[in-house]
Amino acid sequence: MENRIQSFFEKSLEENQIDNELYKKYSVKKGLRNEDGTGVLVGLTKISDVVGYKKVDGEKFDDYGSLYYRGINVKDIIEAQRQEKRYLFEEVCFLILFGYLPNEQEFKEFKQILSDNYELPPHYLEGNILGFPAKNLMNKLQQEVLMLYSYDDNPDNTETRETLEKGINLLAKIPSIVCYTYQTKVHYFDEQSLFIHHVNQDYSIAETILSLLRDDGNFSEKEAEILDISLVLHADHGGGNNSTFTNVVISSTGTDIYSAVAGAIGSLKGPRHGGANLAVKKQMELAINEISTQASDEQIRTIIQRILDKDFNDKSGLIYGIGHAVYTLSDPRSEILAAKCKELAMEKNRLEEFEFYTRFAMVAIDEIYTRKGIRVCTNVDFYSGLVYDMLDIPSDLYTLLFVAARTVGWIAHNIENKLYSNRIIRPATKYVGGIDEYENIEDR
Ligand SMILES: CC(=O)SCCNC(=O)CCNC(=O)[C@H](O)C(C)(C)COP(=O)(O)OP(=O)(O)OC[C@H]1O[C@@H](n2cnc3c(N)ncnc32)[C@H](O)[C@@H]1OP(=O)(O)O
Ligand SMILES: O=C([O-])CC(=O)C(=O)O
Repeated sequence: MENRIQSFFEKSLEENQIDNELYKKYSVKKGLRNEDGTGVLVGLTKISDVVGYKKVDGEKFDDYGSLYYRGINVKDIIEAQRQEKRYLFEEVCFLILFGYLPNEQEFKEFKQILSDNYELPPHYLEGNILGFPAKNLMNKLQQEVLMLYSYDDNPDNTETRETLEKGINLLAKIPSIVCYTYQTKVHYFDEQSLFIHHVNQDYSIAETILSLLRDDGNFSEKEAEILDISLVLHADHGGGNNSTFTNVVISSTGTDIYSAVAGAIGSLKGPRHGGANLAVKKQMELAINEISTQASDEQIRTIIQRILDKDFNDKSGLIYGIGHAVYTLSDPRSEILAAKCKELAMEKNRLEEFEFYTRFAMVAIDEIYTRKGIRVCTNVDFYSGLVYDMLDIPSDLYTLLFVAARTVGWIAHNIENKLYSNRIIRPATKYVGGIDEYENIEDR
C-alpha cells in the first residue's frame, strides 16, 4: 500500500506544483508575514504586548525585547517575586484573565476557586489515566482535555462567563492530569514504580506539580519558586503565537472550549513552537555526546554548521531554541531563565554544561547572521529544559508544563475574541490551477 501511495503522491507532485513566484505575484502573506517579517495584523488585544523591534517611519529596526502582561512589564513581576518571596503564577493568571491586579481579598478568593477545582472527578484517574497509558503525553493531554468535555453538564455553552468558568476549571486540573499521565507512562512503559499522590489544596500550582512528581512528595521552596517563575514567563504571548491563534480560529466557529484547547495543545507540541523545549534538550544532548561540554567554539561551530546544512540532529536545518517571529536582539523570558539556570548550575555543580549552552547559542546566533544576515536570539525554549532538568523534572513533561502555564493565555484570548471580534475567521486562498473537463474513467 505504501508504495502505491508513494507513486500517487509523486504523480500528484508533477501535476500540482505551485510556483513560488505566484506567491509574490498575488501578494500572498506566507506564514501570515509581511515583507519585513513582521506578522500580519489579525486582531487587537489588551492582554499582552510582545515588543521585539522598533518601527521608525514604517521601517523595522532590531531591538531588545520586552513582554507586558496587561501593561505591566514581566521583568517587574519577576522582581516582585524576588523581593516578596511568594508565588506569582496565580496572581498573573488573575491579571491575564481579568485585566487588573487583584486586591488581597480577591486574590484569596481566586486562589480558593482554583484549588477547589484541583481534584479530578471521581474515578477519572482510574478510568481515563491509569486505564489508558500513553507514550506521548502531549497527545494524551489533548485526549484528557477532550475527555473533560464529557464530565461537563453543559459543555457546548460558549458564553463568555461559562468559558471563563470552564477555563479556570481546566487551568486548575491540567497540572494534576499532566503529572498523573506522566506517572502512568513511566509505570507502564518504563517499568518504574507507580506514585500517585493526592493533591494538596494548600499548594500553589508550582508546588502541586513538584509534589505530584516527586516520589516522596517533597520539594524545596527555591525549586517551587523557580518553577513558579517559569510558569509566569510562559503564561501568555499575545494573540499571534500559533497556539493562541489556533485556539481563537477554532473557537471562532462557535465550537466548545475543550475543542479549542485541545487544538491549541496540538499546535504547541510542534518543535517550531512550544515543543522546541524538548527539541533543544535532544539537540544539546546529541551535541554534547559528539563534542563534549569542553569543546572549543570552533568545534561548536562545526556542529552548528552541520545542523544548518541538515547533516546533524533531526536534519530539519533548524537550531532549536534560537530565533523568534517577533523578538530580534533578545527574548526577555530567555534572559530571565538563563539567569535562573546559572544560579541553579552553580548550586548543582553544572556550570560547564550551562556555559556550553551559552557558547552554543552565541555561535549559533553568529552563524545565522553570517548566513542569513539576520539578528536572532535565544528564545524562551532554549534554557527552560535545562532549568527543568536541574529541578529533576523529566523531559517528557517539558512541553506539558508549557501547556499548564499557557492555558490561561488561551482562555483570556478566547474570551477577548468572543467579546470584541466574534466573527468566523475565514481568510482566502487564490485558485491558481487550471480548468479541466471531467473525463470518464475508461478514457483516462
Ligand atoms: C515558544 C516558542 O514558540 S519560541 C520559538 C521556538 N522555536 C524554535 O526554537 C525553533 C527554531 N526557530 C525557528 O524555527 C524560527 O526562528 C521560528 C519558527 C521561531 C521563527 O520563524 P520565522 O519567524 O519564520 O523566523 P525568521 O523570519 O526570523 O527567519 C528568517 C530566516 O532565518 C531562518 N531561521 C530562523 N531561526 C532559525 C533557526 N533557529 N535555525 C535555522 N534557521 C533559522 C529561517 O528559516 C528563515 O530562513 P529562510 O529565509 O531561508 O526561509
Ligand atoms: O510568540 C511566538 O510566536 C512564540 C512564543 O514565543 C510563545 O508563544 O511564547
